Amino acid sequence: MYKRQTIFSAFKHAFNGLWYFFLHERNGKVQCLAAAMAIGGGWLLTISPAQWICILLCIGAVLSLEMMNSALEKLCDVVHGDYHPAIKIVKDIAAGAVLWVSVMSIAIGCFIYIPKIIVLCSGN
Ligand SMILES: Nc1ncnc2c1ncn2[C@@H]1O[C@H](COP(=O)(O)OP(=O)(O)OP(=O)(O)O)[C@@H](O)[C@H]1O
Repeated sequence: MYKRQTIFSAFKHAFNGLWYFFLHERNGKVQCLAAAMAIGGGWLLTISPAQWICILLCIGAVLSLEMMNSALEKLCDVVHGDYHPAIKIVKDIAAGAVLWVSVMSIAIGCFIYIPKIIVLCSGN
């Protein structure tokens, strides 16, 4: 039987998951780069604390949903390696969730960064 884990091993397993995601998943690398760009942009454009909270929440939401999507894909591949219409629906909905939160995050990013860029370009 599986032994109940300690707090320490729970963290270790969670960090293993993070490490695997950023190292082996293509989308993990792409979204990590996007997150770094958003943080760099926020720093360069000196966004307000409230705007930082919005940006960090968006980064957190996109990355964690993408992790759940990757985990679900792996599980689906183990449960049913061949084509199955139900697997298609599960994978498509999970991918749709990532797309949805990504589009919302891009919209929030535009609301925050574009006015700052306009002010910067107009020299005020
Ligand atoms: N076993 C399956 N049965 C039915 N459709 C599948 C199956 N595996 C994948 N698909 C279809 O192919 C799409 C891509 O699935 P795949 O597992 O290759 O994800 P992926 O390309 O690695 O996605 P991501 O870019 O999010 O990592 C799914 O959204 C689904 O429509």
